[in-house]
Amino acid sequence: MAATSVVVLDRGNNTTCTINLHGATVVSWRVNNQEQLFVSKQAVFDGKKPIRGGIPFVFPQFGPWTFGPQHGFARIIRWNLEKAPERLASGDVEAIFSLMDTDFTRSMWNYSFRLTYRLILREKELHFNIAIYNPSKDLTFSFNMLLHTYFKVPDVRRCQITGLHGSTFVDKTREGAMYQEGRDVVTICEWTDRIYQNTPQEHIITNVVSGRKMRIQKYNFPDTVVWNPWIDKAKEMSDFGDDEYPNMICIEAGHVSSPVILLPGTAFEASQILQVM
Ligand SMILES: O=P(O)(O)OC[C@H]1O[C@@H](O)[C@H](O)[C@@H](O)[C@@H]1O
Repeated sequence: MAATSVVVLDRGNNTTCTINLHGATVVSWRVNNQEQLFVSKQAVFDGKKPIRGGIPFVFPQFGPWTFGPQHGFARIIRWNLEKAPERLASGDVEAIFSLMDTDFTRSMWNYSFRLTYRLILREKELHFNIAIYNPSKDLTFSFNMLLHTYFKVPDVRRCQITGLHGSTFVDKTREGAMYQEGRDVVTICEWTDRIYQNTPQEHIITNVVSGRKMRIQKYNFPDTVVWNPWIDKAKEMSDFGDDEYPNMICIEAGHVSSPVILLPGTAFEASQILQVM
């Protein structure tokens, strides 16, 4: 069996979305044949390493983890295809992926859970609906969750990100010091790794592919992580080309600065919409 395998949503007009079951990682989103997501030329598809690019699913931990790998296990295990791609009456195409606890996940995080991840491909939009359920009768668990979106851009130095003004952020490039964003729009011209907290539901990124804008809308994802490794950190990553950093920007909708606490028998839902403007 192949180390990884993919599922394709095809809306017609060269508008497609490809999901690798390894991590339910969205590895391509084409709108009228124009790729919107960055995947490194050095990305490894061995069914073990996280895929460097696209949209890895971060759960149940964001960042380094005492009990398992950085950014949790969801991005390094094979998800189930719960519902194969199906055309809806609107012409949009939907598929559903799921993940449940196994011996492997319980060896790091000893809880039962059920995650469902529904993707809907529209003409110029990609919708993500996430639900996690705690089936336990008595155990509460807590977790982080984040969509680690790598947008493809011609030159990251020309991108502007709206919706961050006034937000407090943790700067991971400065030992986690906290600051408040004073800029109306954020631009990137160096190694950047920030967790913006309690951000608004919408961000717009300018100058993505074809000089267009990308709108991000998020619900129940209070945080926005902004990351670009720049020159030196790019060189330290074996699965990322030394010269690729100008061509990507990670704007990540997450619930990471505080955990989600899920009581027995309850569910948590979050969603994101990406729209090419
Ligand atoms: O190399 P990884 O594990 O995919 O992580 C990439 C980056 O992901 C970002 O979300 C983190 O804020 C960064 O600190 C991290 O370097």
